[in-house]
Amino acid sequence: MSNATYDMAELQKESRMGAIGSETTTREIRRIDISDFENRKAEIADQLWDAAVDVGFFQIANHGIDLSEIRAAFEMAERFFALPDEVKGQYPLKANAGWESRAQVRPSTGTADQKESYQITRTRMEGLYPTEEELPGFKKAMHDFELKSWEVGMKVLSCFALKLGFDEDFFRRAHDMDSSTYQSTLRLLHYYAIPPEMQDKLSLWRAGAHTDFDCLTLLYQRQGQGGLQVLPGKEAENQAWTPIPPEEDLITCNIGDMLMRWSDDKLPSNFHRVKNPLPGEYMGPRYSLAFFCQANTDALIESPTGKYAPITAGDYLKQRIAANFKKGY
Ligand SMILES: O=C(O)CCC(=O)C(=O)O
Ligand SMILES: [Fe+2]
Repeated sequence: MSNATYDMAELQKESRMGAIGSETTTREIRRIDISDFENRKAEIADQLWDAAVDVGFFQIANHGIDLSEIRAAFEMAERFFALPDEVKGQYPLKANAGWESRAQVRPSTGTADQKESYQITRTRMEGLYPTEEELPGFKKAMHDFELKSWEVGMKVLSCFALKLGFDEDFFRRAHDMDSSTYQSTLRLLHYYAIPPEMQDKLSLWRAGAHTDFDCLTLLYQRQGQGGLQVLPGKEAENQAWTPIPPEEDLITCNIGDMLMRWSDDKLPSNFHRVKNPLPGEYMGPRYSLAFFCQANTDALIESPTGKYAPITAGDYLKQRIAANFKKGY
């Protein structure tokens, strides 16, 4: 457990979340079909809302991104991570953009996540893309994939806007991609294969327990590469974690802290983590892709009833990043 003390309520909660707990399958992660979105919006909004308030995590089907595009994005991510560390090290993480390896120390565990990640925040990528010689087609492929993810994210958020009584485009404006204040992030993740001598080290986490800082996360998982678990608020006391099965044609979505504030806690941002495989389970590498819908730096997060003091999304994110990364990020 980390010894640091944190000011924000979210961080105080997080610093108490390092226990192993248990796994339960009594809860279902709901799957919601969002096909024919424009015509079925009201019905879809109801289904998303019910799943979100209950578990905070849900999976969407028929989201409009072809499986072949998702697989191509994963292949590109794997090629990036296969570059030598000296190449990736030329593009170090700063302000949610660039590469890091074993640098994220979660307030919940006090240990570094057993992973490397590369973050694309469009407005902050100066000098941070590998060259075309190092990885041909990378930048374009990732930008295209980010744009598609953004579109899906904005659809889901438009449903939450309707349910919260905001206008339908409220979150679309708050995540305006054409603004210099845009700060949504596509994160490529590679959790390292577990070497034999480490296979019984339960104290290490691929990703320690945390809540996400954003409004909404879209997560792509690969078939057979499980390990993600969520702790719905109602189970927090007994630490019974629910696994979230990887299905490559579904997008796993979860509510983040920004939206929890923006909804006066109606939409819960729940703790989740990626566990190390247990003896007997697949010990190979795990890849995932996460798109974080983070409101633009100048968007003001105002809690409708004044439960939380207003804060810009820029200041909010800075504080959360500072608690997770060593100085300099
Ligand atoms: O890789 C995963 O399955 C989850 C990643 C995650 O929770 C995060 O990066 O915030
Ligand atoms: Fe997360």
